[in-house]
Amino acid sequence: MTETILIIEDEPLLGQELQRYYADLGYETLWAADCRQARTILSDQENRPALILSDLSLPDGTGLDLLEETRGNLSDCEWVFLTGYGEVPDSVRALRLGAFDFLTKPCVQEQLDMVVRSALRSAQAQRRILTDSVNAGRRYSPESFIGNSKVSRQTTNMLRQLSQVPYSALILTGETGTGKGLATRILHYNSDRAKEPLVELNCAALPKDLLESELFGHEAGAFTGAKSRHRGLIEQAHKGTLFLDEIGEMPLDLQAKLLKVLEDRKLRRLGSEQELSVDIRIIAATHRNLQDEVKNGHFRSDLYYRLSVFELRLPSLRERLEDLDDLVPALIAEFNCLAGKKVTQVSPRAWQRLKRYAWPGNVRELRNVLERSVILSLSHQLPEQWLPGADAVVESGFAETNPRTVEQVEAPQTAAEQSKLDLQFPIDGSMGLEEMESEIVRKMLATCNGNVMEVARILKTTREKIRYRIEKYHLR
Ligand SMILES: Nc1ncnc2c1ncn2[C@@H]1O[C@H](COP(=O)(O)OP(=O)(O)OP(=O)(O)O)[C@@H](O)[C@H]1O
Repeated sequence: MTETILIIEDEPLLGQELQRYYADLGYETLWAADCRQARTILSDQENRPALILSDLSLPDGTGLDLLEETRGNLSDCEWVFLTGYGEVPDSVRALRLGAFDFLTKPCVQEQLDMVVRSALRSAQAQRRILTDSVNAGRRYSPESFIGNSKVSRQTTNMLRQLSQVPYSALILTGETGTGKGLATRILHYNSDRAKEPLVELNCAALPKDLLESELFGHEAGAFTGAKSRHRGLIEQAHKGTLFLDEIGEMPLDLQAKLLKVLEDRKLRRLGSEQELSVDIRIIAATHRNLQDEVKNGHFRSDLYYRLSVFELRLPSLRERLEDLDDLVPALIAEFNCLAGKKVTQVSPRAWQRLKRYAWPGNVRELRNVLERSVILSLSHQLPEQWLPGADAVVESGFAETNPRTVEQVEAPQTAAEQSKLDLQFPIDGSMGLEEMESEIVRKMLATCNGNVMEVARILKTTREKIRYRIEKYHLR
């Protein structure tokens, strides 16, 4: 999609030159010579600019007043000020009002181009978040947490109640696949913040430095590679909700920085002197017991108490196997629709297998099993061969996972290491991808006598990635 840039500039030569320049680069461009014309253009809902490149002093007002007046309606648009009269108080006010950047004329074309590109990227990201919000808002009512067991009804009631109250933070606990992400969406899209962004970050997915700049944002030049300004996820979640998945994996020093943001409601991007006000609700999820993590020093107690205004535990599927009565038909209907299938019958034997399995991967695992079964179905009957095997079923309904099938993972042979690593993983849902990865790195380190360089070479990755995994999985 071609992005639109609005240029607000009272100097006709410069205005037209900028318009021509960005039109040649492939953007839609609009030009307003004063605030009045700019207001007319901005009131057109059909042709909303993604970027406004504005002079500060205009014949009938200032660009800053225009920004203040319109910013409520233009949350997916970035402002860059380009002024010959730039003074510190103006730039401070511009940034406080949420402008993306403030450049003083004359400014080098490459610098302007770089700022324009990053501002457009930022506007696109915000637009995506807002579009997702509108679509998702229709889907996530408290009832989308399916299940009629006592414990599920309690959970749905709790989600309904929490959606009505203005809390600042909440912790969701529960095993993988129990619906912590789903609960977050329900909480956000049924709250008074529903029209604002829901921004998600998995704290286990990024190495520390990247996590810090993703969360807090950075200024151009804040570190090697920081070419231009970047709004962090905390800033992007302003007025909305920030979902921090796997919060237990966040390094301790970032925990301290996050706590400061929560307490002061102020944020400083990396490399910036400027503090920005932020208003966010945090929903933090973890599969760990955070109280234990606090006791053993892996999680800051002050952050734990700040976040645990409410704590909601999502039950495992094996605690509520009767929910299969509702979950299975709902999921089969969903996959019928997606795959154009017509599965309408589940045989008593298939039900028995579904109900006697322990579901270590919870609803996510159930979804995967049913998706596979529906896609591969050849009749109205749910096929049985892809349902959990009898040997992974225990009478009590609790896991005692005998590997159903095993997959052989071989490390490549090298001159340094002639012996094959004999790694076998159960693929019955009892072992997650992360555990497998941790096991591979642990065994490789043992085989290579702790030589990280050698491990990285054999696994065709970088030393940093191996070091990151050593930290992440506590493999020292
Ligand atoms: N009660 C439920 N009703 C309907 N769908 C559910 C329910 N619980 C979970 N799901 C679905 O199962 C899948 C996994 O859930 P989700 O990603 O929310 O789990 P999670 O607890 O956040 O997992 P992880 O800790 O691994 O991130 C999603 O597609 C979610 O919509």
